[in-house]
Amino acid sequence: MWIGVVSLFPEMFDALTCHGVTGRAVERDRIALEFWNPRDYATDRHRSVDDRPYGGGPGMLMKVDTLRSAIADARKRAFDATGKTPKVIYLSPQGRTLDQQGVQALASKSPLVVVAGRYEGIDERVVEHDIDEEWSIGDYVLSGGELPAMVLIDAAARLVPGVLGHQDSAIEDSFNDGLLDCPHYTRPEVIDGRQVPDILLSGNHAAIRRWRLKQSLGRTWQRRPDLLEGRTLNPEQRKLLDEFIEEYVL
Ligand SMILES: c1cc(-c2cnc[nH]2)ccn1
Repeated sequence: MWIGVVSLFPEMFDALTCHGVTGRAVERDRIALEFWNPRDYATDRHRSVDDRPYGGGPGMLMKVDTLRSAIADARKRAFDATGKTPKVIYLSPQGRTLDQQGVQALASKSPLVVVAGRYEGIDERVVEHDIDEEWSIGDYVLSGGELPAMVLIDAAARLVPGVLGHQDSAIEDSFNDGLLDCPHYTRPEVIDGRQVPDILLSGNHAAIRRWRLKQSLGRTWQRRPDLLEGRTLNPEQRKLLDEFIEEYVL
């Protein structure tokens, strides 16, 4: 998967390229991350990358010419590197809220160019002309689009074949189907009098699988019933959730 990033702070993305699953994926060329910094296109003495908003008011916007030049170069490189026209994504609170389905859609659209804004954002005409899709990671305002960009890239990278080991991808698959995760336990067996559920010590893997699925369904029902709306449960899932609800209300 090829991802171009337009950001004033490319060094922030070391968090992805130098660590963990994504760091290994970059090392193993499963994902390619390339960066374009609008500041590199600044021609004035102060290397300006921000500009005042028409209509006045507090704050600045990203300077149009340096931003558009960076996006244009990232687009060109995306095509040269992959032979495909990239989908250009802008991270902002005004975008569609990212969820796993959205991640799956974006992960299938390589190459991507991800634009991380700073200041109060970017000129609306740049959004209209240069951006294909606007995405949000939630209803809060951050200092910039870099952290949201890293969330998107991390989530998308995990879906690229070969990025997760077989075991991890099995874990992802089992819980990646839109349910909340079940509780997890590790040593010691007792913490402050709280014991590990006996089923997990039983060695009965079929029963353990059913218990985990039941907990996952039950937690989803309790904490995020919206995730179950419109969802058809298979007979096993229906039975396990009914059992959970019966035990819960007793
Ligand atoms: C995506 C972007 C942002 C954001 C970008 N710049 C300030 N906040 C917040 C949430 N999701």
